[in-house]
Amino acid sequence: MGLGIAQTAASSGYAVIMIDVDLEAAVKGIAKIDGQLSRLAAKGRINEEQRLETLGKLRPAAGLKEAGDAAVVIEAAPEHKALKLQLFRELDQICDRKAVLASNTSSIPITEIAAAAKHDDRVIGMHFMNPVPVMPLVEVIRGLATSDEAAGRIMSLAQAMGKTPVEVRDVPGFAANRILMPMINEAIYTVYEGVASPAAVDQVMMLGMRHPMGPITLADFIGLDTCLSIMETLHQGFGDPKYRPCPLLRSYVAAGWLGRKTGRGFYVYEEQER
Ligand SMILES: CC(=O)CC(=O)SCCNC(=O)CCNC(=O)[C@H](O)C(C)(C)COP(=O)(O)OP(=O)(O)OC[C@H]1O[C@@H](n2cnc3c(N)ncnc32)[C@H](O)[C@@H]1OP(=O)(O)O
Ligand SMILES: NC(=O)C1=CN([C@@H]2O[C@H](COP(=O)(O)OP(=O)(O)OC[C@H]3O[C@@H](n4cnc5c(N)ncnc54)[C@H](OP(=O)(O)O)[C@@H]3O)[C@@H](O)[C@H]2O)C=CC1
Repeated sequence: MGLGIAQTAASSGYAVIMIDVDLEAAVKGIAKIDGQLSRLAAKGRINEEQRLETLGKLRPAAGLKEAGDAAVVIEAAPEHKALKLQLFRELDQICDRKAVLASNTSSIPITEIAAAAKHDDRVIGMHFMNPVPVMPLVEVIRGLATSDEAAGRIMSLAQAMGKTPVEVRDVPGFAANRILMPMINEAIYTVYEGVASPAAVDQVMMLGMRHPMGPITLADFIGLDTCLSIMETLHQGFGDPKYRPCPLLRSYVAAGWLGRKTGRGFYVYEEQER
């Protein structure tokens, strides 16, 4: 998600610092973005000058201190609450007081993340959809303390990145994943209970409901670890058994079969598909 957000921001004219724990990972990320831009250039969607201009806006970096002068930070680390709290605690100390601190979390309530920051009024949810360069939606979520100024700046930024921001309330899973993820979880139960194979479940939803991707393929595309984290946040947050994660989903994550990003999930992927 970080790569997609960086690519979209840079191609919209913003200077982007791509921060990872590991500099090599950030450098590799820029090479992946170049691969995407080259594909767009080959299709005639952008010209060579635009490709180079976008690449020139991206700078790889390691360590949160690099975010010190940023006007906006968009956090896209893995979906683990303790990690997000630690990142926002540190970012709040490192970043300029005027900076807005946004999280791309797909399910963790923003009020809980913002509580880690002393200046909680500048923390907000900016939830992009995957693949970021293609999907028009950004869910915008205000925590209890989020200021109107921070919300206004993030709505404007989403629009400047060519997206349509939709504001939703701060509850576990927000709106998008409260609707999408139980469907994916149910699709996995359908496989678990032997009702249909992964390919058959996907065909049912693509041919029968005109979904562009079947739910099992989509789960592999999102990442099964992220799907499980979202279901756990819904389950714990609402205390409702209807959100219980499917045991098969838990097994796949325990096995390290996380989907497209690890080369194996419900399906197996070649290196070039990852
Ligand atoms: C978990 C969360 O918190 C929230 C979420 O994000 S949930 C996930 C939301 N996303 C979805 O539901 C995606 C559902 N799938 C789709 O919409 C489509 O299958 C898809 C857009 C991913 C691919 O579309 P497709 O028609 O099957 O394939 P394809 O023809 O290869 O791609 C269509 C376009 O998207 C582009 N594209 C596909 N994958 C891309 C990627 N990873 N990055 C950038 N561009 C991509 C292609 O280049 C192509 O562009 P052009 O039309 O300009 O040529
Ligand atoms: N996957 C999806 O479809 C969507 C995901 N999201 C949300 O976006 C966020 C990221 O998701 P996704 O890209 O799938 O997650 P991944 O776990 O696939 O990627 C997260 C990236 O963050 C890096 N990272 C790990 N720890 C740190 C750290 N301490 N500081 C900086 N970077 C770190 C990881 O590096 P390494 O690989 O080396 O660990 C990895 O490159 C999550 O909150 C997720 O819920 C939102 C919308 C859609």
